[in-house]
Amino acid sequence: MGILRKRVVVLGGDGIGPEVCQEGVRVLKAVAERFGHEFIFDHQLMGACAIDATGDPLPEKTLAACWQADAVLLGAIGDPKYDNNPAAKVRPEQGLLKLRKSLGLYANIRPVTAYDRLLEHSPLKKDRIQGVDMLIFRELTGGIYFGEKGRTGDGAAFDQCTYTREEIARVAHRAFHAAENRRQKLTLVDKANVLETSRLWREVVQEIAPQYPGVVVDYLFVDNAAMQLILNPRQFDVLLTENMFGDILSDEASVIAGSLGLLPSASVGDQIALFEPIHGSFPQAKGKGIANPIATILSAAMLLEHFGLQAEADCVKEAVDNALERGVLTPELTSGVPYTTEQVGSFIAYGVLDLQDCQLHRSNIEVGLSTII
Ligand SMILES: NC(=O)C1=CN([C@@H]2O[C@H](COP(=O)(O)OP(=O)(O)OC[C@H]3O[C@@H](n4cnc5c(N)ncnc54)[C@H](O)[C@@H]3O)[C@@H](O)[C@H]2O)C=CC1
Ligand SMILES: CC(C)CC(=O)C(=O)O
Ligand SMILES: [Mg+2]
Repeated sequence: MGILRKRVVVLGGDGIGPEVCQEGVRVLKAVAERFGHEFIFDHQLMGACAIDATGDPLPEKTLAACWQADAVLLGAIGDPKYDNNPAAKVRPEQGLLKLRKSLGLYANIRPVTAYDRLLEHSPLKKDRIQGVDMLIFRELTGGIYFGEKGRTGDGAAFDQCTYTREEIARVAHRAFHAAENRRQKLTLVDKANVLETSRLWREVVQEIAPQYPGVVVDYLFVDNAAMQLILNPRQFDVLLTENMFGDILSDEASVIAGSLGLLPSASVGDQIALFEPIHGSFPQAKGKGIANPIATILSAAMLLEHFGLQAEADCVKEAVDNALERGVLTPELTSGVPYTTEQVGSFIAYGVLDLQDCQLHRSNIEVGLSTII
């Protein structure tokens, strides 16, 4: 792969979003420096910060910039002033959902890995989680999050869940394709014993399955799947599911890795792709330097893979592994003296630049912040 020039829109968002994004960008800048690429970063508003500035959680200017970009890197959105006010009509999450829908990002891919160095840290037993390596395919632009919602005259509320065959088929094809290139197993998670939409999911997946003869398909109801994920997570290779189930199960699966701050994701459609940690804006941590930036940095690695830069992505992943191995960890992952968000990001950026020798000293990391990247 030759030298690339790419435009990346950065949506820091709210809470810890801008802090973790800064580290994702730092690592991408290190990649550009090491491999000679040019990445142009265009920072735009989305979420509560956009409501504050413009009244709109997804301003037209932001959406237009995303369409102009080669990829989007997102931190997280959300603010307690909306979470704690159910009557608010304009909400940060509307911006995120509209962005996903507008950009056609129908497949959200969430890898879940058990890192050897962190096995002891997970509350789950080591012998259950060692070797876990699964991909969750979450449908991202349909289902109950996008259905008609409202209040009835008698004060009740409703949220409608709808799926079309096409919405199911396009994400299912991507999941089957991924399974073909992995351990050739696909598990569809649904609630087909109760929900009509889930029965449609099974129907469509059963129709598609013969096109992927090497892939073994099995089916789990979501309640059982929630249990199996912590009882025997190694059984999963590719897990395919609808929007809300995927949202919930992937947060649960992060306990296998050891922290929600470790899980990255790619949201892809037929035109553009967006990369974001699976976590939210963790508002309690804003400005404290305690947020784990690794989920965002690994999302940046997925962005590099999307650009076809596999060696560069591998370099980032190796630098992340090295940080974990050497105990360069944010507070939720250590009982020792933790590193800050910036220090972890800088350590990983140093790793990318192959400047490992001067890394471990906190003072060097801090010097590096101002001098190297
Ligand atoms: N994609 C997005 O932008 C998302 C936004 N949200 C929004 O985020 C706000 C907060 O929601 P919560 O339910 O509290 O979820 P959250 O994901 O922000 O935080 C839940 C818990 O996970 C841990 N955590 C999350 N990120 C971490 C990180 N980088 N490093 C270390 N630990 C981390 C913390 O213990 C935290 O209390 C809400 O406004 C919600 O709507 C929630 C999920 C996704
Ligand atoms: C606004 C929510 C749907 C965001 C979320 O929880 C997620 O995408 O994981
Ligand atoms: Mg979520």
